[in-house]
Amino acid sequence: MSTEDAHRSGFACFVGRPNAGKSTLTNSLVGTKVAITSSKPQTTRHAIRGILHRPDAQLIIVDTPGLHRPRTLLGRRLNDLVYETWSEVDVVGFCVPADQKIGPGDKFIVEELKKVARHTPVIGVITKTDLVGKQQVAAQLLAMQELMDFAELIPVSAKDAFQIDELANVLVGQLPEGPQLYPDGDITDEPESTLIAELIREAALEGVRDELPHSLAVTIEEMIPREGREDLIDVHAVIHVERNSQKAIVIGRGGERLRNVGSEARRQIQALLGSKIYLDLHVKIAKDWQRDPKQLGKLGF
Ligand SMILES: Nc1nc2c(ncn2[C@@H]2O[C@H](COP(=O)(O)OP(=O)(O)OP(=O)(O)O)[C@@H](O)[C@H]2O)c(=O)[nH]1
Repeated sequence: MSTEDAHRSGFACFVGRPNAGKSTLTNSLVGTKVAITSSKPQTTRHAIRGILHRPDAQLIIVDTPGLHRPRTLLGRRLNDLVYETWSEVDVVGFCVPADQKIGPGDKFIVEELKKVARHTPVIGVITKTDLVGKQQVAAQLLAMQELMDFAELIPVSAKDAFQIDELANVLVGQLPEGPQLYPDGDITDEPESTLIAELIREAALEGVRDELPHSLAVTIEEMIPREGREDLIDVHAVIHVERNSQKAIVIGRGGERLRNVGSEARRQIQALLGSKIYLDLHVKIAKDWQRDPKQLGKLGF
């Protein structure tokens, strides 16, 4: 196999100030909406945002922890974890929106990126080009060029799908040769939500296991990052019981027990995800769910 034909695989991350369009760009590259990521890759400790599968390459886009809080960026030095992520990936995409002036937040990131660029290629990505005219895109390209020496500079629009394939090519071009690291198909949040449901079930059974032998199931209804807050994930879960008396046990007097279950489960889930979560817990009666095939299916059994 010649070098050009070789399969490439590796990791990328997008950095940039809040609202630069990083999540939207990731979704657009991956082609499906990735609400939350799941499995942690073997080779890094970072959460996967999405995986771009191509016949010739696999590009794994990972999260950059802590980068979304402006206070972290502007107020203090970047924490070690962020710097580590940037150093561990194969390519970094620095996103700057076309419709906004390059500001102190961007410059702060650039100073850190210059250090990273010594060993990892940094691509300058001008996002949201659909919001401005050609001239402003050109002006932004020039302004970016003055910031630092990017491996490549590329304007894109996730909204118009403008140059998204081109960006994929540019990113893939920076990956080392290597085999497919993950199976085909979209990464779903299945394994992770199963784990989370199990943590909630454990917490709900704590201390009352004998009173609620097997009558308790937990489903995760939704798990999505809070709008505009990449550091917070909303988890909506339902605890299913069979009878009213069981519901009363789970909820406890004045709802106290359920609150404790919630805070214990939340503590564990946060440790699992490495992210802050808001846990919304509801208790529902699914009458005799253990004997009802339709209910069983709905509850994932
Ligand atoms: N017009 C236009 N809007 C976009 C585009 N990409 C993203 N946006 C919008 O810009 C806003 C921010 O996009 P996100 O993808 O959430 O930005 P982000 O960089 O992930 O933001 P943080 O999570 O806060 O760091 C959203 O309202 C998007 O809809 C684009 O290509 N064109």
